[in-house]
Amino acid sequence: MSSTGLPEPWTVRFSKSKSRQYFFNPQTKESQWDEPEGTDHAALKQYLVDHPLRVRCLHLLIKHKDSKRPASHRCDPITISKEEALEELSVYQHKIEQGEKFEDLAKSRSDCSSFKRGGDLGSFASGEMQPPFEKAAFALKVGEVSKPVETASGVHIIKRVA
Ligand SMILES: O=C(CCc1ccccc1)N[C@H](Cc1nc2ccccc2[nH]1)C(=O)O
Repeated sequence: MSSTGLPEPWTVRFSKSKSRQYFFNPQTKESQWDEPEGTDHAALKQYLVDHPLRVRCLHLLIKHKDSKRPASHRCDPITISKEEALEELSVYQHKIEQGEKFEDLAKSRSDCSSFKRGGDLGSFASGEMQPPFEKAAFALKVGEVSKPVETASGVHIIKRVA
């Protein structure tokens, strides 16, 4: 039995088209919706808590002049340096630590189009977001807020909500 609770060599994956998990056997290339015979259900449940297939996050993005798209609903073009963006992000980090609502801060300051929904990106699986963002998001527990994360888009604070 592997740490997944599944009989070797079965793995658990996420089907984006069906928006649900499925099980895949890399040896036989079989895939199925139901848990394979002999699955340790409690171990699989715990594994999925520690290794979520999808997460739902809010984020607050501050772009800078070297961002891949240095434009925003807030101001065009964006001229601040990465250092200035990180400086400003630390102000928001402090506000969040002081209990200000993440959604309100994202609505008022984020340079991502998700600002309209309080920074809500919805749910996403591995492979859908830029690697540094994905790495940070999947390392968060539900309710946790990240330290500053740098991507080609700019600098982010991420809050995992599911
Ligand atoms: O790519 C988008 C849209 C992201 C989004 C996903 C799902 C729902 C709503 C928005 N916006 C970019 C800024 C940006 N870069 C990102 C990189 C990782 C995660 C979120 C990001 N947002 C931009 O506006 O330049």
